[in-house]
Amino acid sequence: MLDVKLSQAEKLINLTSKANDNLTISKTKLLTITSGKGGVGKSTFTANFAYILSQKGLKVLVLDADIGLANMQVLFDVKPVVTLFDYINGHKKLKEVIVETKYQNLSLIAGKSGYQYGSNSNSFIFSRLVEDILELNYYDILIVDTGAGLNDYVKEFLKVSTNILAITSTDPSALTDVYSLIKMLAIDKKSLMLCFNHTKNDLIGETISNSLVNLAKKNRLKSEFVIKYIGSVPSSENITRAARARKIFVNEFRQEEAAHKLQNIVDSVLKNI
Ligand SMILES: Nc1ncnc2c1ncn2[C@@H]1O[C@H](COP(=O)(O)OP(=O)(O)OP(=O)(O)O)[C@@H](O)[C@H]1O
Repeated sequence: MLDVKLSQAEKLINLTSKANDNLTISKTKLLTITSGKGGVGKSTFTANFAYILSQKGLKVLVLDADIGLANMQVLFDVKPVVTLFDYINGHKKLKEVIVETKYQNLSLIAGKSGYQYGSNSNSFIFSRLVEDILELNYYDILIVDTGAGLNDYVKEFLKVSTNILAITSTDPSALTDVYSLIKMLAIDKKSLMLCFNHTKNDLIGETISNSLVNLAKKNRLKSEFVIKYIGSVPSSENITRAARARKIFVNEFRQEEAAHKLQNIVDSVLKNI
């Protein structure tokens, strides 16, 4: 019995350290984008973020791990017939579930809504998937869109990620959820990049970010843990309009303030990963 337990623990350590090792040996950088609360604009942010990176000539792969509401295919206007679960279930090879979008340098592994984590929760399927993508050593950046909340599969992605970006609105309930994320990450991560959506101006995001830093200090979270304020995106009707038309906002409305803010956010993130 003890032997079995030990071997399971060893398996976890090996898998985690293997994934972490790959972060240094693979040319592919892993960026995990998450949010505490749902509906704050994470998927829209991720789609625009990925598009901007791809326009810089970087090869970008987006993994839609928003199991509750996989909608990246809608934002990129692709109709994939395969999803990440065809790979996880062994029905398809990894390269067969990677679909090209209409945008150069931008590929997607589509998600699937309604997955039940329970049956596979001890088999580290998601960290293995990330590891396999890193081993391809083909993409410059892998962006994982985790879905909202802090359930087991979100935690699994966070566990293997050194570059984590949280996007939140400034609603009290969203900030409460983001603080829960900060508390969890402060235990064994070095930092969190923080972005705000639907803000009236940059100052609001920066002020709230400082308040979260102060709260973390007051609650004596690990002092080495760094919360990096990366930027804010204002509300824009054209963001919703573009998404409804299955188009990428920053491509359609290049001169809008929100598009400039998104560009600046990408530049800041690139300096931090
Ligand atoms: N800055 C913004 N200005 C205006 N509308 C926005 C902005 N960001 C996102 N939206 C709109 O808000 C809605 C929710 O966005 P989105 O689906 O990206 O959120 P989400 O956090 O990914 O949600 P979920 O967690 O439920 O998947 C969409 O209709 C989107 O077009």
